[in-house]
Amino acid sequence: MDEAVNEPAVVFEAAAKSYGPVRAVDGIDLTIHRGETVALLGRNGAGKSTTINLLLGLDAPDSGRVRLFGGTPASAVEAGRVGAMLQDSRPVARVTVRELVSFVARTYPSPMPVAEALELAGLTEFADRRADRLSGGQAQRVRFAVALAGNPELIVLDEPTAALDVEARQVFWDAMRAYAGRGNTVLFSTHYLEEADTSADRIVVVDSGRVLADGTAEQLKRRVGGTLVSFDLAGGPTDGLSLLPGVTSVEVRGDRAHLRSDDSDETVLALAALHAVRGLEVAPVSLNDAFLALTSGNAPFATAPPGVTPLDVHQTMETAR
Ligand SMILES: Nc1ncnc2c1ncn2[C@@H]1O[C@H](COP(=O)(O)OP(=O)(O)OP(=O)(O)O)[C@@H](O)[C@H]1O
Repeated sequence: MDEAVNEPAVVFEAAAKSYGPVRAVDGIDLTIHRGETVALLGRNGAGKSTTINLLLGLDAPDSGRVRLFGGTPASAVEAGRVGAMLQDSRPVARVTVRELVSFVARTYPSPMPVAEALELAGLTEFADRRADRLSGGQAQRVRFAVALAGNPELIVLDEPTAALDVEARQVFWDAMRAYAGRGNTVLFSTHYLEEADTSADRIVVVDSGRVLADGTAEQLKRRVGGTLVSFDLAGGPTDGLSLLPGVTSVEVRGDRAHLRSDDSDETVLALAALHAVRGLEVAPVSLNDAFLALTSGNAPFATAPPGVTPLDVHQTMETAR
């Protein structure tokens, strides 16, 4: 053993990376323990891919440092302890799925048996198909099998489901969870809150190259604060809403008021006393609300494929207003 067994899978210590004037990663401190599944969540240009490139040793930090399993990224990658699925990988022409995964497996010191990698990635039935003649979802699972080939303890996925439909995404996440369920560590980047919420133990929100928040989905929601209370103004006044008990913020959209409250019972009682209860709705803060509150005021997100909870342009603009 060249390092203590309990070394975390990933440690960033004040890591920074600039491209010219752009501080793509602006001093990130982050520890990921073995066995965790962590989502790196952020809008376009937040610094997710640069963070992943630093983690994999594809780029070196200008300052600070990155350690994997107590050593350098390069040594962890060479030893096959890290598998990666990056955004720009293309299928290889004229080889079968099994041939491709076998070829990659042979480049590692102690690879995963090929049949096992195919099984984990849900590809057993496609093993003899040509790797360049598959659907988008199947091709993505081939990339996953390739990432598994070295029998890694940590897998890093940069927006793994960006081009997939709802069903293909579910199949993909099932495969990923099977891998994580063996006690492995997963870090994936995404724009999609739904994926972060359902597939990660922990969410790290990045914006402008910094960690804005780090915790479970529940912790992020709590941090932003309590409950959303909304009702129809029906022409009523908006003055004074921010002074009602429990209310921490007020937003008026059209004829509807949206109050964030840390004591919804008191807020609702006060609204009732004002007869302002038309169309009253009380709902817990969603991860979407939490995300928008954490990152508001910056550039909007791209829209997402159908079936995904996107960090939608309109919602972002509305919240920033
Ligand atoms: N090779 C590069 N040269 C110049 N600028 C770069 C380079 N790579 C990234 N950047 C800039 O660094 C910032 C962070 O980019 P990065 O790709 O890390 O963000 P991201 O969160 O992965 O975005 P996306 O969700 O769009 O993939 C952006 O402003 C980007 O334009």
